[in-house]
Amino acid sequence: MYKTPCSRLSGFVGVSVKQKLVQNVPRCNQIARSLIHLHKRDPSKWLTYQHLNFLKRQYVSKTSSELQQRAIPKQSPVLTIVDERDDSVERQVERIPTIEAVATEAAPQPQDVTSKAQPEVSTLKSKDVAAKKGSVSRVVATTEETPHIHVESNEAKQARLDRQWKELKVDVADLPDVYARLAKIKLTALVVTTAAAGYAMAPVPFDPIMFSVSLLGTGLASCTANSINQYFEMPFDSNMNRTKNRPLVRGQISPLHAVSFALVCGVPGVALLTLAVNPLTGFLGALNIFLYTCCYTPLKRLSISNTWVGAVVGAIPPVMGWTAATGCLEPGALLLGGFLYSWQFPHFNALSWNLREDYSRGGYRMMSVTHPAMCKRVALRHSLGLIGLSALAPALDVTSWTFPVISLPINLYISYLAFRFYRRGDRSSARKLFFCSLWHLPMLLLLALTCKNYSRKQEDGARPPAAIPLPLPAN
Ligand code: HEM
Ligand SMILES: CC(C)=CCC/C(C)=C/CC/C(C)=C/COP(=O)(O)OP(=O)(O)O
Repeated sequence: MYKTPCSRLSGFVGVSVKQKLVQNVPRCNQIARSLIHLHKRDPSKWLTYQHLNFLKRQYVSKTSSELQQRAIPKQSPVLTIVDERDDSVERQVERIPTIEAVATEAAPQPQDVTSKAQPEVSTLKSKDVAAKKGSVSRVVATTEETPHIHVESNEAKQARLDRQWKELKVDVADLPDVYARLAKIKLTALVVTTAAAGYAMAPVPFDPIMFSVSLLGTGLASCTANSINQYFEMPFDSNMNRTKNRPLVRGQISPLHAVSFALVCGVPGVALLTLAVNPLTGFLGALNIFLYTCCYTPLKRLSISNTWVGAVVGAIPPVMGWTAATGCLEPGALLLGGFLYSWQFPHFNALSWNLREDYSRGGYRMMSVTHPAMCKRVALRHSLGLIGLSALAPALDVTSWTFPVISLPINLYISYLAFRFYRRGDRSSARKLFFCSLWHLPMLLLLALTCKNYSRKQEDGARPPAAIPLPLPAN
């Protein structure tokens, strides 16, 4: 694979730093100076790995007022939640005994060893001996020593391997919680709520059975999408503080178990939507699973356009609710999808603002990391767009003209918070905007429902839902 000067440099720097620290501590100041000098060069000349090898971890470096992504010389391996080992270079210096220490350890000790642990290393000739009790004796290597051999005692090696290869024990009692986290249950709950709003807003008689079946199918499809998403993102989730405790990263269930859970949800979910509701809704559900797992998820590591694709994924559930009720796509369904589409930008752009370092460590391409100004601008633009979409509702005969009036306060409030986020770009304004988005959406959909236009005539061709015919009273 073609290695950029930057990658060759960082690999070299990474190895030389470790050797230098081990063999010659004073010179590491020299290395530190050269690294600082390296960093002072104009970073805009550096090639990032991004377009060469997006699997590399990216870090955010702040130069002048802009945040830019830069590849930073390879660090010691990132410790995952499974591996509590401390591989920092300092510990490696500490752990490497000198030749004498190795010879002394190997030779029989004059005093009897009382514990099973490694023998004391009190006879070491080297200076700065820091012998610690425990399974491995440690010595702080000094600079005048002869070259070292890294020797790890059997106990230490076994302990390290035990830590790395934990036996996967599925605790049945944990499964409900594991499945809920695999399905991102709170997100799925709001997704199902939007589908319910789509169903309820459709201009047809309400059928509780069809309503329930379509919501069940949508919820199962969302569980499938989220589980497969986590299966694909497991290696990267382990690099992010927000997601490093997810079931697959922590080894609470196996990848096969997670994929089986996804299939057990997805197959009946899509089948319910297709066979018990209608083929159009089933198709939209399957399409959305594909869009989320095979388009949005890979795009997260390739391009900031992933957020626009994700917004389409989040916009489809209310459309599914509408098509479940009417059997066809109408402007009203697209309007509800438009609400969700625009709502997701203040929702996510604000959230991702406070997660920039995390997303960068995970190697994700997000506006908040690479295009911070655009991140704030898009969040504001789509917050204001919600006001426009609300005014469109009565024009499309979906709600009465009361709706844009009574929804104006919450639309103005989220726009105000988006404007503060645009102006300040700080953690507080970002957090306020994200949490506002979590109540703004259900509130907006509820107001639309209270202003639903029942007086609309049924458009020709819109098939009424397959309601169960009620027996007519004998006259
Ligand atoms: C571009 C689309 C979206 C992106 C990128 C996105 C991203 C996220 C992220 C990263 C979180 C934090 C999850 C965590 O706590 O680790 C979150 C939380 C949440 N999202 Fe979204 N989201 C999107 C669309 C949606 C949609 C369409 C809905 C529902 C209609 C939704 C509902 C929620 C809810 C309820 C939470 C809070 C749940 C929790 O704290 O676990 N999001 N979102
Ligand atoms: C019917 C059906 C299939 C519905 C699916 C609806 C759904 C799952 C919407 C989620 C939208 C979205 C892009 C969430 C962020 O995922 P993320 O991967 O960025 O979140 P993460 O970083 O927390 O994993």
